[in-house]
Amino acid sequence: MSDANADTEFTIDVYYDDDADRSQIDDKTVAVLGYGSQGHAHAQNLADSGVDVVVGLREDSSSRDAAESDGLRVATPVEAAAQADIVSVLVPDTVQPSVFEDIKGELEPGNTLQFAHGFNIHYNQIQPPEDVDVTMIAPKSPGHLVRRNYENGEGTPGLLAVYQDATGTAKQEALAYAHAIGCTRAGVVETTFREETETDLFGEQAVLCGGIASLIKQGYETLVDAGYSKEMAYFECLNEMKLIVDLMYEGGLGAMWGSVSDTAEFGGLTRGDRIIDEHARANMEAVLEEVQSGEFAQEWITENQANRPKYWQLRAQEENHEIEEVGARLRGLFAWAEEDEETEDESEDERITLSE
Ligand SMILES: NC(=O)C1=CN([C@@H]2O[C@H](COP(=O)(O)OP(=O)(O)OC[C@H]3O[C@@H](n4cnc5c(N)ncnc54)[C@H](OP(=O)(O)O)[C@@H]3O)[C@@H](O)[C@H]2O)C=CC1
Ligand SMILES: CC[C@](O)(C(C)=O)C(=O)O
Ligand SMILES: [Mg+2]
Ligand SMILES: [Mg+2]
Repeated sequence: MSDANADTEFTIDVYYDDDADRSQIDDKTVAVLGYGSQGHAHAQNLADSGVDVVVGLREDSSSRDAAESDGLRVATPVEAAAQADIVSVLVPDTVQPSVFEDIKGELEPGNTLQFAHGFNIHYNQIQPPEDVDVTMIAPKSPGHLVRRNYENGEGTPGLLAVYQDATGTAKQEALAYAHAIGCTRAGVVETTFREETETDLFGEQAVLCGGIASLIKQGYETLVDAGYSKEMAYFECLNEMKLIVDLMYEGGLGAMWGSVSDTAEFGGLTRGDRIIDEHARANMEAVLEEVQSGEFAQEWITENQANRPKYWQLRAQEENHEIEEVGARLRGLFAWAEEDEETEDESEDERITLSE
């Protein structure tokens, strides 16, 4: 274990491969409920690590063929839970409470309920029996990368939390699980169900998914409305985003500022905070408050009870945004991009003369 912030005022515990005791999981059976983004990655990584895995899916599940052709044993969620020491709940957050109601009769004292996100425990949608361990290993990544990294011999950073420790070995078993899915190769940070849930929801709403999608669309629309071509707007505001974020991923903001031109650096440093200004900050604080108070969780639960009317409407609106059509067309053309290099630039001279 390393203390990642030894010279700062707070500390976090980071666990690596050497901190995990695989005997905590090697003779156990893990039921992975769901075979979607996280489920397929956990199930295959656990199996490839030598752990006995059974995948729990509905009789008519569209994921059954995939799990079976990946060489995994498949049963219904109830049958899988009945065989398991550890039940890893990797169906969508919104269906976890009803799946839990189905399988809870199969949990024996000393078994483990394992999650990859704390939503249903934190917001009290699942009330586990007191005699089971309740833990979380949450890879901080989409599931498909959890699998790809494992296959490449690399790891995916993850979070570990213990909500209930009935056996006294909940944390050690969770670390062994993290080892078997490859997370301790990269590092596992200890947190709580509350902190994971609230930071994860805030991050995906305000920054990672919601914030960035709105930033891209507003930038695109600003350029197109000002008369620039849709293709230029797409390249500038969406396509190049990945290249810039890759630099931040590799070396923080400094690597990005160090790689872009001084002109971009000065323009960005003087203009960025005008875009994401104190109003955006106030909106972020309001979004965080909705997460902390449970208002967002209640809205999402109610939305699901009503069969997601707002969700489907917003999803259709997003799919029909012009940037999606432009992007699909341009991505299809990338392979032919070299042909365009010979094209003469016949555009008018539109340079702007600056006053002294
Ligand atoms: N997506 C991600 O990368 C991340 C997800 N998480 C967390 O991981 C958990 C799983 O999320 P995610 O992987 O996105 O889930 P998915 O939406 O990818 O899960 C789909 C799987 O769940 C099955 N499923 C759906 N409904 C039911 C049901 N009623 N009964 C049984 N099986 C069902 C589906 O099978 P079927 O064919 O039967 O519908 C399918 O196999 C969540 O807690 C999420 O917050 C955490 C970190 C990142
Ligand atoms: C960023 C979205 C995420 O939280 C994730 C992949 O970590 C999710 O819920 O899918
Ligand atoms: Mg997340
Ligand atoms: Mg999330």
